[in-house]
Amino acid sequence: MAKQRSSRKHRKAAEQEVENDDEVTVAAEKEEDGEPAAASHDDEEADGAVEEDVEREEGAGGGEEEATDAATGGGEEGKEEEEREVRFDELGLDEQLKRALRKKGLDKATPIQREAIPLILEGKDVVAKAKTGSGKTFAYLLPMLHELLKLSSEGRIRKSAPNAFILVPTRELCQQVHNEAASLLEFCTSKLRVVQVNASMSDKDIKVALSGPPNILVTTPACVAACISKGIIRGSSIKESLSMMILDEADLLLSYRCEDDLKALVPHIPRSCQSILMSATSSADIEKLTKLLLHNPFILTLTEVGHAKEDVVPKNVQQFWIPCDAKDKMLYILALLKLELIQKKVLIFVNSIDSAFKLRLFLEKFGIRSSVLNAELPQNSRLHIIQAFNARLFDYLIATDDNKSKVEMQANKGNKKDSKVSRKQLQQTLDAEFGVVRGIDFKNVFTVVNYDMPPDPAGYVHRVGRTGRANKTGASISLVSPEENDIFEDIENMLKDVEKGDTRCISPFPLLTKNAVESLRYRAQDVARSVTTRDIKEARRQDIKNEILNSEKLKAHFEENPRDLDLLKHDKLLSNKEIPAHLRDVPEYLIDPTTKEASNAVKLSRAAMGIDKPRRRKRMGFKGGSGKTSDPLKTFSAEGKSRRRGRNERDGEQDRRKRKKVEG
Ligand SMILES: Nc1ncnc2c1ncn2[C@@H]1O[C@H](COP(=O)(O)OP(=O)(O)OP(=O)(O)O)[C@@H](O)[C@H]1O
Repeated sequence: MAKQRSSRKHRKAAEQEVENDDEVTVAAEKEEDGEPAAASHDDEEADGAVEEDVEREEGAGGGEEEATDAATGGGEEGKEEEEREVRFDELGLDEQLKRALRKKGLDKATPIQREAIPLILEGKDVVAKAKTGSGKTFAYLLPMLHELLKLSSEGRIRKSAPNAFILVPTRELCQQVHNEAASLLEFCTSKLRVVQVNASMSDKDIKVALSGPPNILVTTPACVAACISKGIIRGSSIKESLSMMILDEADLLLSYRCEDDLKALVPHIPRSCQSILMSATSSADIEKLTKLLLHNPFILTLTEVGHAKEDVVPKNVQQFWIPCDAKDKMLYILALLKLELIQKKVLIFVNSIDSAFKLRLFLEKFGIRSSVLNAELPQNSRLHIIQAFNARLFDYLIATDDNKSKVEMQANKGNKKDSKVSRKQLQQTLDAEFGVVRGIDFKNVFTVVNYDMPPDPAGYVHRVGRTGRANKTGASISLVSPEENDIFEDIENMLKDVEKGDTRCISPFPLLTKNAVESLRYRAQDVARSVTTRDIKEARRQDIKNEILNSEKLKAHFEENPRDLDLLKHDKLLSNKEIPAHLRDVPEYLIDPTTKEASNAVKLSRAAMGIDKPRRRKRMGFKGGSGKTSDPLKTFSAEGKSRRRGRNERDGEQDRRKRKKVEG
């Protein structure tokens, strides 16, 4: 497949040779158009090209296989090579980048990096699909920087507009990708400049950022479209300068209503521009975008590289579920956190901002501090909350999903007329470019809790993908109410389909007994009742107020002191009432011996993994190094040692059947 394609670099060279001669350029393009594999933004032609790829992907052996064979030389030899670990040094990258990677302590390429980097270096358009946390950012940043460093050393950088666009769906991602690129360039002697601009910036600030212009622009499709329509970036300059365009988290771009913005950009993209599309999940949107923006691309799917069965959710993430009534969810989460049955740091997903604050207030009454991340907060605060959580200044973060589904869900309620009003109102209060789940590289999150189930299986994959990043260990726990049974089944079916297995991928959570839950029921119910709608409204208002006040202070402060994290305590108490001792500490008599054992096992494993502070490790009897101990989630059974996993799974199944019957 790869061999059939004309290399973009050759076309680029040809274009450069004829660029001053319009007549010849037109002739050259016409000639190209006649080629079977020619690039074109014309829909019909693009359709044909993509269909060819899809067919190949679906044909015997699948496109992934072909993609991998082409990348590695093909056949059995190729497969052996796929399994070999590849060091960055072997990928033909610029010396400056190799040095930067060494300084960052990165040595071996991840599978997506190993496969995508050579293809991108060859100048091909690539659609790459690989699971969350698999290192997709460096998979495109490294070859992109390599190419720009090369152009720069040869004095061929064009300076009327940025040479590369990286388009991402959210502002949080703009910042994150910008930081990743800047951290690599920091170690390069050639001075390439990367900037990020987003819709929250004033036109003046955007103009200042884009003056020069920078070599790489990280932004959202909406922002780049606005820059073009306002004349901040001229379309003709893009045509002259742009040599690479990346669409990261491409599976999400269209759901952030970026289609029109991307369409507005298409006419300005030069034919020679190499385009790369990265995504964690497959969807019809990916195909749509591919047709819109890419030229006869190479499809690289890393879920099945080399025939190896690999999971859409990283293998290193253990997935669990707990069946419970919707009204008992606060009780269950209290039991998990208060009885220390799950490892910190914990990211808890809820489906609405009110639920997030209700949960925060509820947990706060038991002395468990958390912070809420949501679309209402100013952008600075959101960035700082993520930064503080990553720096382990607090352990529990409650996050609302991306606002799209919320806007949709809430706007669809009620009649049509009302829905228009509420959609407008919602969009005024919520930041349309907010997306906490998708693509954010939360550092060292051990447990992801689905307090509310996500609206669809792709949402589940993205949420759970916030743990187990870069091959670290992680766990996810989904609290599933009977009303959420259908979506839970959809998720399980999707996991089974993708992984082509028959076994269930999500096991019942083994460490929480009914006794443990019941021991906290009355306290939990009392406290839950005491959190009123008014409290929630007030807490929400107070939080925004605090964050807005902080936001400007934080911005100024961090410009001067980028490493100072003291101001970032986002888990401050919302209520000023003292927490009663009987709620802060669970009395010993309430904790049954099995739960105590489970909790100790979790603590022990935490200490052994080196997650705890040194003093605690010492207190628990560990000396130096990060020792290893067996994982309580694998070895412990709340029901006794002899009846472990099988029993639990059976119970889960029975439980579910029972509930189905009740529903039926
Ligand atoms: N070769 C490598 N070796 C070790 N760690 C790596 C390597 N490449 C990337 N990482 C780290 O892995 C983590 C996840 O990378 P990244 O954010 O690029 O994943 P992703 O595939 O884009 O995930 P998502 O789909 O969720 O956005 C980051 O913390 C990154 O620094």
